[in-house]
Amino acid sequence: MRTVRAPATSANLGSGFDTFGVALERPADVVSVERAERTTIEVTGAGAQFIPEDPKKNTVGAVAEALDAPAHIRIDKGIRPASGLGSSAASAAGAALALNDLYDRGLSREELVPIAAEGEAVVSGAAHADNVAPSLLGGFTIATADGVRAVDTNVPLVACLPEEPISTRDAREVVPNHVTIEEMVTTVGSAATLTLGMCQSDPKLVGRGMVDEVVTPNRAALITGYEDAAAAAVDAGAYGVTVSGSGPSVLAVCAPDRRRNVAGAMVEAFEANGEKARAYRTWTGDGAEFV
Ligand SMILES: Nc1ncnc2c1ncn2[C@@H]1O[C@H](COP(=O)(O)OP(=O)(O)O)[C@@H](O)[C@H]1O
Ligand SMILES: N[C@@H](CCOP(=O)(O)O)C(=O)O
Repeated sequence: MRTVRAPATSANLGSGFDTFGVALERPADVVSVERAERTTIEVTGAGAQFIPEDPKKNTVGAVAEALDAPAHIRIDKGIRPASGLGSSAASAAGAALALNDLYDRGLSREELVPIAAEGEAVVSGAAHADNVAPSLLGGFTIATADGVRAVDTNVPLVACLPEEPISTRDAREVVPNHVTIEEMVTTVGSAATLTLGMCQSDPKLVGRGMVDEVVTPNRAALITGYEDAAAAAVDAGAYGVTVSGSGPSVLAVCAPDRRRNVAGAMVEAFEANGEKARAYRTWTGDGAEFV
C-alpha cells in the first residue's frame, strides 16, 4: 500500500489563466492505493457525498487508467469539491504519485503532471494542468503546452471558501473567447510582475500581479458577495485579491501578520451577503508527499 498527502492549490492567480498555480500548505487530500485486479474507489471526508466512486467519473480513475495501474483507491477528502481550491486535482495528483510508486513506473513528478491532468479532463472537460502541477511539485508553477516550470517560493496567503459550490465546468462557460490588444498588454504586465514576485517571495509584487480584467470579472460575478469580500480584504491589508481557480474561493495575498485580519474580514463580508464561509490562513507550500 502507498499513501500520499496531496495539497490544495490555487490556480490562475488572476493574470495566469490555465497557466499559473500555487500549492497551499493546507488543506489537503490523503490518497491510499493498493494493487487490485480492477480499479475501485472509496471516498470519505469533506463533500464525499458529492463525489462519484465510479472510476470513469472520478479523477483518480482516469489516472489509474493512464498509468495502467489498477488499484483499490481510498480518498480521504480534506478539500471540499467545487471549491476553487483544486479539490479534484489534489486527488489526481496524489493518485498519480502513489500509483507511479506502487507499480514502479519510474516517472518523474514533471512527467506525472500530464497524467494527473487527464483526471481534470474527466470533470471539467479540459486537461488544464495548473492545479495538478503545484499539487505535485509544490511552490509556484507555470504550466504551458511545452511543460511545467516550478519556482520555490514563500508567500503568505488567505483562501476564503464560501459555502455555495461552483463547478469548474460551469465556470469555464463564462470565459471570454477574445481579448483586445489593450487587455493583452495589461495581462502580460501583470503576469510578469506576479512571476517576479513569486521568484522574490515578495507578497506586494504578487498582489500587484494578480490584476486581471479578462477572466476574473466574469468569474467574480458568479460568486455572491465577491466584491464586498475583496474590498474587505484590501481594507484589512491585503496586497491583492482574486478568484481562486474557478471559484467560489477567493485568494488574498498579504503580510504574514495580516492574515488573521484579512481572513476575518472576508468571512464577515460573505456572511453579510448571506453566505457562510470559512477561511484558511496559509502559505505557499510543498508538493504531494508520502505519509
Ligand atoms: N477525486 C475527486 N475529488 C473531488 N471532486 C471530484 C473527484 N472526482 C470527481 N470529482 C468531481 O469533480 C467536481 C469538482 O471538481 P471542480 O469542479 O474542478 O472543483 P474543484 O475546484 O474543487 O476541483 C465535482 O463534480 C466532483 O464530483
Ligand atoms: N484554470 C482552471 C482552474 C480551475 O481550478 P479549480 O480549483 O476551480 O478546479 C479554470 O480557471 O477553469
